[in-house]
Amino acid sequence: MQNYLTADNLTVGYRGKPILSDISMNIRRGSIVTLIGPNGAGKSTILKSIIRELSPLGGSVFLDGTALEDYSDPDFAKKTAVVMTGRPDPELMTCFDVAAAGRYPYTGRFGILSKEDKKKVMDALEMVRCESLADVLFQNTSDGQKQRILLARAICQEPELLVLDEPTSFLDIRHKLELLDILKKLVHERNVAVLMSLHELDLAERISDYVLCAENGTIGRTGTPQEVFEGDYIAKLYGIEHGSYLTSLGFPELPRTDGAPRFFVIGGMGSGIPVYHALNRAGIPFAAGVIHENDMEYQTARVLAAEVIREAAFEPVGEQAFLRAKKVLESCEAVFCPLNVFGTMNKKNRELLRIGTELGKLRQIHLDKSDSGDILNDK
Ligand SMILES: Nc1ncnc2c1ncn2[C@@H]1O[C@H](COP(=O)(O)OP(=O)(O)OP(=O)(O)O)[C@@H](O)[C@H]1O
Repeated sequence: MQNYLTADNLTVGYRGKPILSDISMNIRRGSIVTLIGPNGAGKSTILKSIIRELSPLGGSVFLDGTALEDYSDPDFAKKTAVVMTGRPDPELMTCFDVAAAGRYPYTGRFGILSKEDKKKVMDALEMVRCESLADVLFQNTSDGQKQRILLARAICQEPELLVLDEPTSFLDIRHKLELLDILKKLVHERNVAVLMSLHELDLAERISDYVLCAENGTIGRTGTPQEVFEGDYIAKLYGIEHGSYLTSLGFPELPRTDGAPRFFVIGGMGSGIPVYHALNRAGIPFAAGVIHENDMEYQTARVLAAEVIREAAFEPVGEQAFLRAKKVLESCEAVFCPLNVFGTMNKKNRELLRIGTELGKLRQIHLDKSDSGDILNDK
C-alpha cells in the first residue's frame, strides 16, 4: 500500500525559529498514526504545519503525491479535514450550520446545500450521536458536544486525511470510546488516513497503528504501539519522577509511600490491587507477597510496595521467598489477606495467612477510608 502523506526531513516552528526538526513520517490511507509526547513538545506545531496553518521551515511534505504548497485551498479542503483544539465561536449558528460548513469545498461560491448535502450533514451528526442538537445554537452546547459537532463537520468534508489535535480531551469516557470507534469506522469503511495527537496513552496504545513520539526537538521513538510502549521509554519521554507509568497495563500510578513496611498484604490474582491503592492513599508503607511475577498485580505491587516478595512465573512459592515473606510479615503491625483462593502454586501463602492469624495480626481493611481516617477495621 502506498504512503498517502509523506514528510521528509521536516522542520517546524514559529517566525523562523525551529521547534522540531528532522521529522520524517509516512501515513497510509486506512491507518491511524498518533503523536504523543509531553506538554510543549511540539505535537500541535507539527499538526499545524501538516494542515498548512504554519509554513514549514524546512523539508518537504507530500499529500497524495503532490507537495503541500502546490494545493489550492479548495483542493486541499477536499483531501484534508481538521479538528483542532481552538473552539470556533460562531454566533447564531446552529450545530447543523457548523457541521454543514464541512460541505463548503463542494457547495460552490454561495454555499447552497443540495438535498444530498443536507443528508450528508444529518448522517454525520447521527454518526457522532448529535442529531438531536441539529437546531441548537452551537454556542449553547457543552465542550464535549462542540467537539463532536466539529468532528461531524470534518466527516461532512469527506476527507482522505483527517487531522485531529487532542480530539478526546473534552470528552467523558463513553464519548472518548465512541469517538475512537468513529475514527476506526472512518478508517475501515472510508479508507481515511488519520493523524492525531493524544494525551491518553492507554487510548493511543489501543487505537494506533503507528505511534510517533515528539521528544527534545525532534521525533524520538516511532513504531507500532508494542514497539513504542516497550520498556521504560514512556516514563523517560514524559520525565516521570513522581509516580510511575505501568506500560504493560496502560495506566499511571501515584508515587509510592516510602518507609519500612507497616502492613503486610497477602495478595494475588489482582485481589491486592485495591488494597495497595488504599494503603498508598492513606500514606502507609506496606510489603506484598508472595506474588508471582506473572500475576496481574505484580506490576502494581512492584511500584507501590516498600517491598515485594516475589516468585518466578508458574513456579510454586519456594522456601526462600516464603522465609523472607514470613520475616517481613512478623515485623509488620498488621496483615491483610484479600486473597481467598489457594492452590498448588501458592499454598505457602496459606501458611503465611495462618502465621498472621496466629500472631493476632490479621485485619480487615476499609477500602473506603472512614471519616476517622482509620483504614483498619478491628471489629
Ligand atoms: N504561536 C506560537 N508562537 C510561538 N511559539 C509557540 C506558539 N505556539 C506554541 N509555541 C511554542 O511551541 C512549543 C510547542 O508547542 P505545541 O503547542 O506544539 O506543543 P504540544 O506538544 O502540542 O503541547 P500540549 O501537549 O501542551 O498541547 C512550545 O514551547 C510553545 O510554547
